[in-house]
Amino acid sequence: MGKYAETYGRWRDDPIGFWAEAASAIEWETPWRTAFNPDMGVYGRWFPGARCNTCFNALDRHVAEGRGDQTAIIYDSPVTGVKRRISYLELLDDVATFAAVLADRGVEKGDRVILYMPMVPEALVAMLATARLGAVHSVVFGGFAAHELASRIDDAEPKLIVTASCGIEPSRIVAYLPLAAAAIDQARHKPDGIIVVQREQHVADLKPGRDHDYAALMAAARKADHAHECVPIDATDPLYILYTSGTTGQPKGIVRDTGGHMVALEWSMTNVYGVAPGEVFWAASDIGWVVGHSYIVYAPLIHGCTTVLYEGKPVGTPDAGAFWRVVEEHGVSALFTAPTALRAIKKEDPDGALIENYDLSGLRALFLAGERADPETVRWAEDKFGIPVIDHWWQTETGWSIGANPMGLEALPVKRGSPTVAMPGYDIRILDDAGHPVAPGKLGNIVIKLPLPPGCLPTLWRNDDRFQTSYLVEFPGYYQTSDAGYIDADGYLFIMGRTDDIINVAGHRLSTGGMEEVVASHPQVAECAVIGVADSLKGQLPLAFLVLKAGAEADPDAIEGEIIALVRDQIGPVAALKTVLVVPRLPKTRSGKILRGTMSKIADGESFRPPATIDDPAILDEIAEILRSRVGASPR
Ligand SMILES: CCC(=O)SCCNC(=O)CCNC(=O)[C@H](O)C(C)(C)COP(=O)(O)OP(=O)(O)OC[C@H]1O[C@@H](n2cnc3c(N)ncnc32)[C@H](O)[C@@H]1OP(=O)(O)O
Repeated sequence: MGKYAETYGRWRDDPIGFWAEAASAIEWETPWRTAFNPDMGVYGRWFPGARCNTCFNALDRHVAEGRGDQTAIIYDSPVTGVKRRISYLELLDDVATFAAVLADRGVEKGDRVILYMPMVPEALVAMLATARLGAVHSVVFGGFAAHELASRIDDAEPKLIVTASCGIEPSRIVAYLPLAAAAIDQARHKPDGIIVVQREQHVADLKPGRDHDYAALMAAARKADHAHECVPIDATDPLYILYTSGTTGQPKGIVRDTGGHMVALEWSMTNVYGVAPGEVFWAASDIGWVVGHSYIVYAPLIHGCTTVLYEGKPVGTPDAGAFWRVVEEHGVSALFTAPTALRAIKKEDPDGALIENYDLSGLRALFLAGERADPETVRWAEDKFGIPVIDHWWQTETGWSIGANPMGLEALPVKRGSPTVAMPGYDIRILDDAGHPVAPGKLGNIVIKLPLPPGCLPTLWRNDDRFQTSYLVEFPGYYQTSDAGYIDADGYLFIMGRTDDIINVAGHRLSTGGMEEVVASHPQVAECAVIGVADSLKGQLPLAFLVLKAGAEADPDAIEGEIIALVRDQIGPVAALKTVLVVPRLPKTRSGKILRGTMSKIADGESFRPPATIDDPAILDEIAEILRSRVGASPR
């Protein structure tokens, strides 16, 4: 029996014992009463009774055990030309000092702190300092606009916001403070203040009374020899809230607990990624996404690795060899990125000429997640690097892999297009819409039998009801992933798409429902539909159809431009809505349901059969003709 089958079998035979054993890799202040209590929380809670601190496990214990001089963070920023190595000891000093700064401003255990930050070391310092106090951080991706930030402020009700004067995109400087200030203006909840990391590329004007300079606060705390120790909290207490797109414009606040999260991430570093403490691990993502939380910050540090914080892009900073330069220069052992990044590199450097310029002999494996890894991209990478290219599947909700090829346990044969097999902790089933299991190879709803393993969300922030209705109600006894797929006869998983209206644009999970709410707010729009269409670079792109109000006099071209600007202004550049089409009417069923799925198929050039309940099939021809003439899509 292989190591994977033996390990998965061991978990199946004794799930609680399995995770209790894994938990011995974490340092606990007080041990748990029982590793899992099925009667706590919505579906049970991991490690109740235990007390611990994530920052302690990520920093203090490593310094105590002699890792103080090891580099914790390599900050590599091609957009500013800065490279910096920060040791575990230096990071601990910064974090303990900033924790004191936060505590001085009233942040205590359980309080929320929102971070709206670019990819700078201070962002990690702020995350870890918040965790040190037993407070709860909520990082908001910098590509979101003020309105999105405002909705998160109202839900999380933070005591403070930490931001920077600017983020740096290759084509422009993004001033963050005005966005944070606008968000506070829009929000009902008013945080006590904003701490601002000033960057020389754009120095922000600070508003007295509201804004505080990060460097000045740190210097004052240092001068007063002010540092804060770790505050032990319950393993079941929240470490962070991370908002993710739901089916409406109101994002879902995914809660991450403290103890189970550490256990799962630590297990994954050894068994999924096969990296050892002291090695360099690089997740080329953003701290605003769950990949950034789990694999830029917490997992590598808890495991005693060196993590790379890269402030740049796969192409254009300066070229498509940027990733390989970082791998060589910093001795990266394992790289984790999104398929869209590889597609961008492949587009610029299809023959891999730039790859030849670098010594990548230290790189053992390339991990892909964030969207489906298309077999063509996987094949290209395998060919160019000659190392395992490992697709793995997980979600913001789970925080770590549901399905993977566990490189640390055993490298299973790769089937391109499959993220391989279920990880211990996940009993994955494929069910039809009525909840019945389907045969191997047959497409269905991917669900996970409850309870979820350590690390997965216990609930949504202050919203058990929405957690139930979003994930647990449709298939009783199971967590509904809202992904569709199948398991083949060898037990390999295949993830084929979403079952809801979430689309995946460049590895960013976006709600078409949320975009429709913004489009519909335009005064000239009578109704609208936003769909995802296939894109060879970004995976999917949003496309909006709109019907103008009767008598609307404005020029349709002008309205299309206004809608693009409105979505960018309300949701942010990350929404990437670039195509808006005014149509005379939308195709619907007789009961009035807009046929978004059918429109997506037309736009993607896929064959389709109009539903029997369609009200007027001629509208599909109109849509097809508009798509053909405006974006070149041709239905089959
Ligand atoms: C497994 C669990 C998960 O799925 S967690 C999610 C995993 N996903 C990822 O890690 C994301 C992977 N994608 C990426 O890293 C980027 O899309 C890559 C591939 C690097 C391309 O970046 P880029 O060229 O900026 O394109 P994009 O589509 O991401 O950006 C669209 C517009 O948004 C902007 N943007 C992006 N980031 C920021 C930011 N931090 N602050 C401000 N603006 C940002 C971009 O500049 C771009 O704007 P524009 O439309 O070109 O003007």
